[in-house]
Amino acid sequence: MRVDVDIPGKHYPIHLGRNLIANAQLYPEGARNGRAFVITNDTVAPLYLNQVQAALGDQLPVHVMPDGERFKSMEQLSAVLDKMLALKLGRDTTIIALGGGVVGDLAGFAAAVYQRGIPLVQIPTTLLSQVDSSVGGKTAVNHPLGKNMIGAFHQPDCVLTDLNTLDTLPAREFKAGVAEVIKYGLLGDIDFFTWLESHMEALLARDGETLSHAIATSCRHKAQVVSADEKEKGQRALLNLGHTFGHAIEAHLEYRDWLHGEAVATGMCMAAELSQRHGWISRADCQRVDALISKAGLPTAVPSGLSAERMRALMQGDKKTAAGRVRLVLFRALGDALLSADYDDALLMQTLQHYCRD
Ligand SMILES: NC(=O)c1ccc[n+]([C@@H]2O[C@H](COP(=O)([O-])OP(=O)(O)OC[C@H]3O[C@@H](n4cnc5c(N)ncnc54)[C@H](O)[C@@H]3O)[C@@H](O)[C@H]2O)c1
Ligand SMILES: O=C(O)C(=O)C[C@@H](O)[C@H](O)[C@H](O)COP(=O)(O)O
Ligand SMILES: [Zn+2]
Repeated sequence: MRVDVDIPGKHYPIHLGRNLIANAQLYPEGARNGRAFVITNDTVAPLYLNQVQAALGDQLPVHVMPDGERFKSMEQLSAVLDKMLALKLGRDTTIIALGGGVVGDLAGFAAAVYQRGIPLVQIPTTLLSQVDSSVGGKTAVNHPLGKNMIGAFHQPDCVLTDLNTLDTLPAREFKAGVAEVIKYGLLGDIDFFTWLESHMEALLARDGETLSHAIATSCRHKAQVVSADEKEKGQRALLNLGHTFGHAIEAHLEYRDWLHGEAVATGMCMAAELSQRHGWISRADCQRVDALISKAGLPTAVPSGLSAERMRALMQGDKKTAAGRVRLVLFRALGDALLSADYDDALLMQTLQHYCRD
């Protein structure tokens, strides 16, 4: 299966299927001719690097990062760039990002800045990276003061989404990806949300047909949104549903302990709660959001030790802030999200206090 991303000046395929990584024909010509540099991590390398080598040769230069969100950092980016320069890699080198969203975001940023920009292939190996981070060209590293604060838009030349990689993905990481799948239903496709309500057990059991449908539907949504608004001037901001709250949780935890998808899951519950407090959606709608997120085995409450005031301060640094005011993705209805600066500050504070009880 193939989904196309059609951005003005840049068209690329997302190949979806099995046994794709070792298929040399799917890589750009330069990479096939030995001009490639693989960035991966110490969990994924032992599992899948040999398949990239089967396609592109075992002499490929490789950088293996330590595993973890806290390594999506300027220090690790620097280490990657140092190595590329020491190897005297030219501008015709293709970076191959082999891993989850952490590897993909950092490798993508390296591709964006190395000699002002070089080609990139994304090989996403987590559910989250397959449905979200490998598509659309947002690349970044984190900063102690905020998530993804240093980055660039840099589109890949192709995405190889090999469903076989999910066979080794631990359950917790799989569920974190489900959060971003639920997001697509909530922000713009109530039928998909309803489908998820009745297929969540099958999805968590990784039933082949259910999984393919969830991934393909998510990729089509993401491809449609980024094709229409690559640089987040408008509708792309809706992909940030739950993220202003979620990123504050991640920054508070110093990018440890919680996975991105877990923070987004709680963030989506908070967005629903705030929308309900404005009277835009019903209490029953809120319960539906909480119920599906709980059914996916994802958190619906913030971690302990985060006060409402601290959370509000962390949210203030969000990239959607305009003229000093944080804009939030909220609900007109389930399946119909909007970006709004027109919320009541008192209701936001009440929502934060409701969630941050200590
Ligand atoms: N650029 C974007 O548009 C975008 C979108 C969503 C999320 N993100 C970013 O993505 C990151 C989260 O990505 P993630 O959830 O993939 O986390 P991750 O990259 O940390 O991967 C989760 C864990 O799974 C391991 N892993 C990866 N593939 C595996 C496999 N096939 N088998 C076994 N283990 C495997 C990883 O080593 C890691 O321990 C965050 O930094 C988030 O900000 C970016
Ligand atoms: O692709 C997008 O646009 C998204 O917002 C997808 C999000 O899931 C992702 O976590 C993204 O990195 C968040 O973007 P940011 O601009 O808020 O850092
Ligand atoms: Zn996200």
